[in-house]
Amino acid sequence: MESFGARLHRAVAERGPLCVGIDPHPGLLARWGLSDDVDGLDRFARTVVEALGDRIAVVKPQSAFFERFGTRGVEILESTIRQLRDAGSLVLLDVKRGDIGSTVSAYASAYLDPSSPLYVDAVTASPYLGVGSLAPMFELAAAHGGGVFVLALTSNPEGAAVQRAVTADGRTVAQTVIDEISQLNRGAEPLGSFGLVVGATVGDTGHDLSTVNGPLLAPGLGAQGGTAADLRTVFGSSLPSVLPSYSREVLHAGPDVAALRAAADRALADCRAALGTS
Ligand SMILES: O=c1ccn([C@@H]2O[C@H](COP(=O)(O)O)[C@@H](O)[C@H]2O)c(=O)[nH]1
Repeated sequence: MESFGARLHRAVAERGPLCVGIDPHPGLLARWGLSDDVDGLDRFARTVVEALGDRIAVVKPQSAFFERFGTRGVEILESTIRQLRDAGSLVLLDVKRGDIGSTVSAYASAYLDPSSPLYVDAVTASPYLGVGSLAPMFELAAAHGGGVFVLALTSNPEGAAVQRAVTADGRTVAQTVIDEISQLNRGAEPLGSFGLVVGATVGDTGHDLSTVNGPLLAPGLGAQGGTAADLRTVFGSSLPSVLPSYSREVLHAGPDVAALRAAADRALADCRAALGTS
């Protein structure tokens, strides 16, 4: 199968550099006039798919907001993933998994094996048991054209204490993650399949992203205070690899489908201008 990096590169060329999250917060369900239960969850997710599935490059369901409803919430997540795929967007499941390698193998099967009901194009992963412990995810992703986005410099203020801590060799924890992902993507064309998560809120941290050769997912835009203009400061010369990601900023416009589309169009225009791709 074609690699995730190649599929993402094409999707961004066709639809533009934008990821929109499906984050059905209780407050958003209420704002949309929906009940805080599985029926409300289902209606919310279907509306986002209808509005954006056929026009946004990447849609990112946040697993936590589905899991909080138990089995029936996960069934709706499975159905949402299928609907998004049918509509033509790439599905990045934000699930931030990580564990010892033998358990990561099971997570890899759950999300990156095409026979799984939760199979998606890519997942987010946490490297804090060591980037090497994620190897089963990298291997299954490579075998089936999937992608993995590893946390490097997250958008929340608490992340810096861990991620910018300096290791024995003088690099920060984040730089070791960046360097290991860079190795995995070496020589990949047009883009590697292994990405990093770097928040739009982190400012100029001095980390070297120039060797990554993979996608840089940038959450933190909108509701967390990051702006498209901040992307230049955070990413510098790596801007062409950035995939900006918005959730609440766009979702606030719902439940009207046309209003959701207009909000996504505005976000995309801002990002194109900031990335220099307009
Ligand atoms: O560093 C990170 C990694 C992931 N996220 C996730 O992205 C969305 C952000 O939602 P907004 O409504 O746009 O703030 C959410 O699902 C987070 O879990 C992140 O924010 N930062």
